[in-house]
Amino acid sequence: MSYQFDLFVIGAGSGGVRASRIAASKGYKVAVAEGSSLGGTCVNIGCVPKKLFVYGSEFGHGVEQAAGYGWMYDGVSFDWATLRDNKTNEIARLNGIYQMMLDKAGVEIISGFASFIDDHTVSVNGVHYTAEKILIAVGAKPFIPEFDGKQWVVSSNEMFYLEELPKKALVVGGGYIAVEFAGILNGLNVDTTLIYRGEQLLRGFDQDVRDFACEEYIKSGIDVRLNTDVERIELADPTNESSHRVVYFKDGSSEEFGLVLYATGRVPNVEALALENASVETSNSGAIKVDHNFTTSVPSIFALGDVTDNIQLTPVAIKEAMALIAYWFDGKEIDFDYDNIPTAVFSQPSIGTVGLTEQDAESRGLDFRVYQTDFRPMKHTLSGSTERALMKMLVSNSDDRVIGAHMVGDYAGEIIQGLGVALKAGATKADFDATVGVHPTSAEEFVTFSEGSLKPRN
Ligand SMILES: Cc1cc2nc3c(=O)[nH]c(=O)nc-3n(C[C@H](O)[C@H](O)[C@H](O)COP(=O)(O)OP(=O)(O)OC[C@H]3O[C@@H](n4cnc5c(N)ncnc54)[C@H](O)[C@@H]3O)c2cc1C
Ligand SMILES: NC(=O)c1ccc[n+]([C@@H]2O[C@H](COP(=O)([O-])OP(=O)(O)OC[C@H]3O[C@@H](n4cnc5c(N)ncnc54)[C@H](O)[C@@H]3O)[C@@H](O)[C@H]2O)c1
Repeated sequence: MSYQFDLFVIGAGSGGVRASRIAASKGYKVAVAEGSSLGGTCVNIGCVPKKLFVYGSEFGHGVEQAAGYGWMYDGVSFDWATLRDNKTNEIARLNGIYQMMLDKAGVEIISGFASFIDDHTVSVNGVHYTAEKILIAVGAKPFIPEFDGKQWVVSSNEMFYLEELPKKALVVGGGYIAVEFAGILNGLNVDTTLIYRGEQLLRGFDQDVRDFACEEYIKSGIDVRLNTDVERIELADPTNESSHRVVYFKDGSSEEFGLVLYATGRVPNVEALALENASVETSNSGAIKVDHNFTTSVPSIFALGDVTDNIQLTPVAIKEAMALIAYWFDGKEIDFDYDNIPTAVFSQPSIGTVGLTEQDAESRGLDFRVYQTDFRPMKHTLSGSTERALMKMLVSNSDDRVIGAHMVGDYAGEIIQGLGVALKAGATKADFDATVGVHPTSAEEFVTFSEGSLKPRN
């Protein structure tokens, strides 16, 4: 049986672009269908524009903190349209680079949403395409729970194109996106409230990190309210969809906000795919089930990235694509290692983490010790800010290996990348101790932990 393509990729996001580009450069005849903009979530409505907004909002705090260093700014103002539109222009530039890379590799780009006809055929805009292999890399989309007034809230998708910034905003959720956007809004001088239905923000992170970060968010000006949930939302003026949102909370109170952002998780983006036509199996959450070789229940169909049940991060989707390429072209069985994946939360202050949390290590019954410190970073000795940084390291008692490193503070994402290499390489506490610090930095704390920093544990 001959097919039009060796590989048809559905979705030109982080995973799909990498897989199609490399497969084409290795000799496959490849097509990629994209229903929206090249580059996917990360480039268009995720990591990249989010980080630009984080940079933009940090200047807000920077202006306040600069006074202690002798800088006086009179009549400082912020123009949202400038930040938003400069960001949009930069994203358009990146879209062009993606287009160029795919063209150069010889990948055929098909604009439109793809759906399955059978195990080897997809349809885009009514045109059928056949391929020996089909890769599903369609990512995820925001999940917003059902409640009265759901239509009056926005998701992270809309945050990148707001006509105007509100004076007062409510962010609902306790994960990455909620704390990152609460920090962005707060830094841009929006009166920001962050509510979370549970006991503490950032479930899954180390408990000390969660508690410390939450305290810092409050100090930075965010009104954090835990154990709080929304019952319903109404318009302040029922005849005007742009009017304030009146939020009725479950405790019976109510309050008006100019904007309500729901950041309550993301779900696999499978609706448009007509998976039933190819009998591709999904889990209860809608995620596409794959085996260790990213193969679905159908041998000719593969899936990776956010549409599967694995960790939702861009570098993970990209590495999964590279592993799949090695499987196809070199016959290497995939043994993807999801341990020790470093990650950062670009809140203000930021969080960097790699390896086990103290709670993970306890639940695994490990014998380990914890070094921990928190301090005022040097920058804030003159800035007037009361911001503090936290550093924490877990060491296995049996072999002295560092099994977890966590930080809350400036540049945490930058610092944790290097520690990720150390943990991957199996570095011991003795290796950290033998490393000369970079002075004066916060990062040097990781190589100077002494007995005095041991955390008492029961
Ligand atoms: C606000 C936000 C901030 C984030 N920040 C970070 C960060 O700082 N660091 C990080 O590592 N990760 C971050 N992420 C997560 C990261 O964006 C994702 O993990 C990553 O994009 C997943 O890549 P993917 O290839 O699986 O899917 P995506 O990048 O989502 O790409 C999927 C593509 O498929 C297209 N598509 C969907 N259905 C179809 C169809 N039927 N036919 C054709 N095309 C289709 C979509 O339009 C999309 O372009 C963030 C996510 C969000 C939402
Ligand atoms: N810096 C980064 O690397 C970065 C940034 C953004 C997103 N991401 C990735 O994208 C994923 C999705 O981010 P996210 O923040 O949407 O999801 P998340 O899973 O991190 O957080 C979702 C939050 O919403 C809460 N929630 C869920 N249902 C709810 C409900 N019905 N009512 C109230 N709260 C509810 C959850 O308890 C959780 O706190 C992340 O897990 C992460 O992998 C990464």
